[in-house]
Amino acid sequence: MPPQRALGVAVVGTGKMGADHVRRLHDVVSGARVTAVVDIEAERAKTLADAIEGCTAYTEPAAAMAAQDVDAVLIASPGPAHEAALLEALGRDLPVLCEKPLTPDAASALRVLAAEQRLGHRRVQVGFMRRYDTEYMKLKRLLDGGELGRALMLHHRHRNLSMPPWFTNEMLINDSVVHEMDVTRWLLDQEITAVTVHKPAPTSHAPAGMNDPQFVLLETELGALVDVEIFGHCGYGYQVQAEAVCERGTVRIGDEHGPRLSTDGRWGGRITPDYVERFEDAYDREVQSWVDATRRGEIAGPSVWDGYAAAAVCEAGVLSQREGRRVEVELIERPAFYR
Ligand SMILES: NC(=O)C1=CN([C@@H]2O[C@H](COP(=O)(O)OP(=O)(O)OC[C@H]3O[C@@H](n4cnc5c(N)ncnc54)[C@H](O)[C@@H]3O)[C@@H](O)[C@H]2O)C=CC1
Ligand SMILES: O=C1[C@@H](O)[C@H](O)[C@@H](O)[C@H](O)[C@H]1O
Repeated sequence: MPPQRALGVAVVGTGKMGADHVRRLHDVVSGARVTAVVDIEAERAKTLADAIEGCTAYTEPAAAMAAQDVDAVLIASPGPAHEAALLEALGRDLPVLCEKPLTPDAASALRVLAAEQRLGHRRVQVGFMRRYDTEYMKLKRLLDGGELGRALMLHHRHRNLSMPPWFTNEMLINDSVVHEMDVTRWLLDQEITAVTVHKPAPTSHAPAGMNDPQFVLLETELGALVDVEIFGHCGYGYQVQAEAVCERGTVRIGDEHGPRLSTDGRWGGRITPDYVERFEDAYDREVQSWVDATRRGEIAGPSVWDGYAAAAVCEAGVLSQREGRRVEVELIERPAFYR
């Protein structure tokens, strides 16, 4: 692709996240244009394509990726559909930004890892957008700076107003806690070695059969202990918080809720309803950074190795959730390709 040309992006999957990324690529991000949208629901893709000049609607990811005006692919279909789209894009040597999770289990993530290594150069960035959130970036800088000493523990809280009706117990780990699996590895620069999932008595707002909330305990290779509260139906808003407990101090993020208002005998602020609003800046930064790196012929951000490592931790988490015991994480040795 000539460097002066805008990057032609095919967005695969045009549901909640895909449609938001189409808007972002069209209205917010510079250096890119949406040349193709793909959805198995033909009407959904057509409606989006009709609103963008030079954009074509497809129902098959392969057909979009074969188009002359497609230089790169943003995958925002559901997790189980990612592997096929990733392998298709890698087969065509196209750069990819793939929404999390890379894939829902370790075996499929390993197949993607093998395909990228066969290609001989990295092509995939995984959409772990919290790495692009201002507060998480500040926390990372503080931990890396060393003035607080070693991080001993992390406490994560991950609360959703409610979950879509098709959400399952496994998805609470694979689709939600996968973010904490990734930020924990990134913040501490360590692999996670074991997972234990505890299931307190569920809220009456959870659908029958769903254990909600859950409490996930992670152990890391250098002995840090990390807890994650995942609450899918907290009923009052979307809240993501983290606290690092270090040898010489603690750092807490996620308490900022914008302006604090005092009126009518009370004070307080607003809580965002969902991730689209809470992490808007992070998604913008993530997608801009992917477009910029791709136009320079480079790759940045979370790699397929990060996606695989998170998938392996999730797999251990789902087993622990089912069997009610501590499960050790099985990871292959990190290939030199990803160091
Ligand atoms: N980074 C983040 O904070 C978030 C990431 N996500 C991720 O984004 C992805 C999409 O999630 P949502 O937009 O919430 O789902 P959604 O269900 O709203 O949209 C998925 C879309 O993909 C389409 N689709 C299904 N199979 C397909 C295939 N094989 N090829 C093309 N299109 C296909 C569906 O028809 C639907 O329009 C998932 O990987 C999810 O985990 C979702 C929410 C937040
Ligand atoms: O990725 C996301 C969703 O898929 C998931 O359902 C939510 O729990 C997360 O907070 C959000 O960031």
